[in-house]
Amino acid sequence: MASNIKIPSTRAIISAAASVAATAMLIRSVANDIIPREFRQFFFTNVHRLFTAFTNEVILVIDEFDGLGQNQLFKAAEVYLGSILSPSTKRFRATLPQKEKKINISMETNEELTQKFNGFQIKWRMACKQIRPRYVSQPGGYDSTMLSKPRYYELIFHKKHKDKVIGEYLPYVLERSKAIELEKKTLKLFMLGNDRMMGHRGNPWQSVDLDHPATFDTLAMDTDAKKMVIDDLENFVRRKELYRKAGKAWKRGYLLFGPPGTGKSSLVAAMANYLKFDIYDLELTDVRTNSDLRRHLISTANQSILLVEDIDCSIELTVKRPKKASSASMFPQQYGQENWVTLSGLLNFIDGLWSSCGDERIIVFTTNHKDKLDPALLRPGRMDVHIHMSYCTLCGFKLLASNYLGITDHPLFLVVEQLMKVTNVTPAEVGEQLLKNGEPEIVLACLIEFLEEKKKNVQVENHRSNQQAPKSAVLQEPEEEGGNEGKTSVIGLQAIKELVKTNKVSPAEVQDQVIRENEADIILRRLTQLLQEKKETQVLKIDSGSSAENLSLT
Ligand SMILES: Nc1ncnc2c1ncn2[C@@H]1O[C@H](COP(=O)(O)OP(=O)(O)OP(=O)(O)O)[C@@H](O)[C@H]1O
Repeated sequence: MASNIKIPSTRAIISAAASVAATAMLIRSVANDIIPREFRQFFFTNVHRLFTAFTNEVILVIDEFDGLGQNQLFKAAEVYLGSILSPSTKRFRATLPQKEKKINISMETNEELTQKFNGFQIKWRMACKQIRPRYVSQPGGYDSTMLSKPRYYELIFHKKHKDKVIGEYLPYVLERSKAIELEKKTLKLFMLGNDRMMGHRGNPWQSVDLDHPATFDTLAMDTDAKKMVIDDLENFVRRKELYRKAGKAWKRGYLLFGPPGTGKSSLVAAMANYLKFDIYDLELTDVRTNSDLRRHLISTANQSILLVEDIDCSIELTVKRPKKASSASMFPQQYGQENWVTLSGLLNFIDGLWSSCGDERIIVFTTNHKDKLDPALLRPGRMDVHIHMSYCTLCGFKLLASNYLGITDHPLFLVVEQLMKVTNVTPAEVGEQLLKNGEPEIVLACLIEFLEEKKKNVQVENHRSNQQAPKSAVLQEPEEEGGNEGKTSVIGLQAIKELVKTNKVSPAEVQDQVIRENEADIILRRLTQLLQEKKETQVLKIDSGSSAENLSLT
């Protein structure tokens, strides 16, 4: 049986829908024109209120702006939500701010995100306010329309959790956003710019991005010393209140000393990367006067490291400044010799009023010659922590091998260890060798060859200096080369000669000692021991008739 119900055609459906939409738009635009905006807003707000009166949800609004300034809470929410956007988020916003390297991800308007916190549910919604366009008068008669669409977040939750959201959740969002910002921070290295020479009153510091790869994990350093530095830094940054209570400026001074290539600069970079502090690299020889120094230091920011490298050379150079008279002569009265940066000027700034003009300041001096420094510079309060960067130890070598070669153990490590005990080699030198191309065996063999060569050179050097030593030389005490505790010393050949002269010893006895060992150090040690034993026996026998002139030690 045929039905008499007529099914409308597709064309009829589309044209009906189009005419409904057109009518709706017409009504909307007429309503927008006729009904005042305030009334519309009042109407919609009340309708919304009517609906929400029947629910238990409350909405906390976080506006983008607070008056003319930005609302910190909005910024924090933006950063925090950017870090927890789920894969299901359909639209999000990506920005790359000027001079930044990392892309910022944030929530897009009309998107929602639900999250659980301490057992209750919270919903975030990003929305945008429609603000009436403003006409702005531009110079030259070009008027333009300023469109403003301030954004805001809605935080939606059950009303019984209101206190928890305000007292716990929002502080948590603030804290997390701070940590995320810190992680993303691009560190800067500041140096004194050239325009300060022309007397510019602006900021004398110019910056570049600091992208130094050194961290405490890559630093070859005694494990205990490394831990001590990390603990000290952590204590420093969390003790703001203690410093305040004790009436001390919140600053800490570190003196890094040791031979070149032992990682002083790398340690400073590791400290900056660890704390996320910028570095101000102050070249003291570039600063003309104490008042210039004060000006430069005042314009450094908080949470930064002030670095003065090779402090011994800087202070020495300031004493010799008259040699640089060409630039000084341009400003004879202003930059008279008495106005150069002085040690006392520097000390004044380290613990004078400047140091209390900021928070969380770290001052680092480095030197290859600690003994050359004025004791006034070293006292606690100025340089609170002294860190000795020593030659490479086995522990340091293992860390470098792990970082450079990706191995933690190897039979050749034993040979390297033996050689490092008798050779002063810096981590920089070891790193240079480990950078070579090839299998770990080949690279380690190259390192061993390098250490052997170095050892030979040291022996030749010692031999030469012993020959130049005065005749009256006696057995040398173990030498602490460059403060490298525990390294084997070389016993002076001259001292052995002296002992030979007063003792009866035959060339055969000497030969016997020589063929027993390959290592020059050990041979010399054994000879010394033998000769000393002989001398003691002679004293006992009161036998002084022998001569050893026929023995020649070269
Ligand atoms: N302790 C170390 N751990 C890891 N690498 C190191 C270490 N010491 C030096 N190096 C390597 O050697 C290079 C030079 O080291 P660095 O400039 O830090 O030494 P330095 O003691 O500051 O030398 P200088 O006194 O000449 O300024 C670094 O880039 C790094 O690759």
